[in-house]
Amino acid sequence: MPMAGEEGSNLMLVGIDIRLKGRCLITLSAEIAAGEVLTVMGPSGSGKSTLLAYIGGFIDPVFTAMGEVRIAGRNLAELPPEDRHAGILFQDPLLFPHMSVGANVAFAVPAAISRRAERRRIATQALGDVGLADFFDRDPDTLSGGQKARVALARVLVSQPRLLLLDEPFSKLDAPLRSQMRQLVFARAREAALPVILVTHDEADAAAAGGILHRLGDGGDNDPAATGYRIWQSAV
Ligand SMILES: Nc1ncnc2c1ncn2[C@@H]1O[C@H](COP(=O)(O)OP(=O)(O)OP(=O)(O)O)[C@@H](O)[C@H]1O
Repeated sequence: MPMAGEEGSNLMLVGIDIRLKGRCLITLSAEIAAGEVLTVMGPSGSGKSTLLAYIGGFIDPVFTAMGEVRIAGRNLAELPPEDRHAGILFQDPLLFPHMSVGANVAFAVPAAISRRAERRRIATQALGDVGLADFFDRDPDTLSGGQKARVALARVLVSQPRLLLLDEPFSKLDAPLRSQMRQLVFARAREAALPVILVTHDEADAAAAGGILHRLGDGGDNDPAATGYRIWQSAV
């Protein structure tokens, strides 16, 4: 969902260069249109999560990183994490166990919307949008893995992100749920005109995402062939 009064915008990654102890892990430049997905694949340890951490603003200082992350004319890399409005979904839905499902979602509504009834209305609507219309008062512990993943998606959408970062969010779901959840996430991201970066090990995730595929090399050798990006030829 774009910020109030603001259209979703393309995400530009310009000259991203991330190093660990001087060794290049990632170089990347790409433009991701609003509603489009950049899928990043690569072996374990190739720096996929680190790339998301750099964009989200929580990269470990052990890395040196540079490059611009531009959206709506702003360089996000210059902003503190709380001002970047990056929505993130991890492998684990990470719901607060002591709050109801609805409270977990309402918690993420921006503080500028202060009326309790309005926060509740937004959370209820978002739960409906992910197929959990009657789940507001449920305890998260009583939900299935797939339902928890939907709550996490509703929560990230109400936070009014400018972009969506997905760190293997489908990997704990079994095949049918995985396919449903992919479709739901990509459909909501398109509706909200959000550029998306998806980190995955799964070729089927990349195929479902369409858009751009970026493969990281296996040792971070900064091999141009391994770090170039191309349009993913998807039948979807
Ligand atoms: N705090 C740290 N100190 C030193 N090295 C680190 C630190 N955090 C990550 N690394 C190293 O940086 C590299 C990139 O890690 P990252 O988690 O981004 O990889 P990844 O591609 O997401 O891996 P996976 O697919 O296993 O999740 C790895 O070689 C990892 O060992």
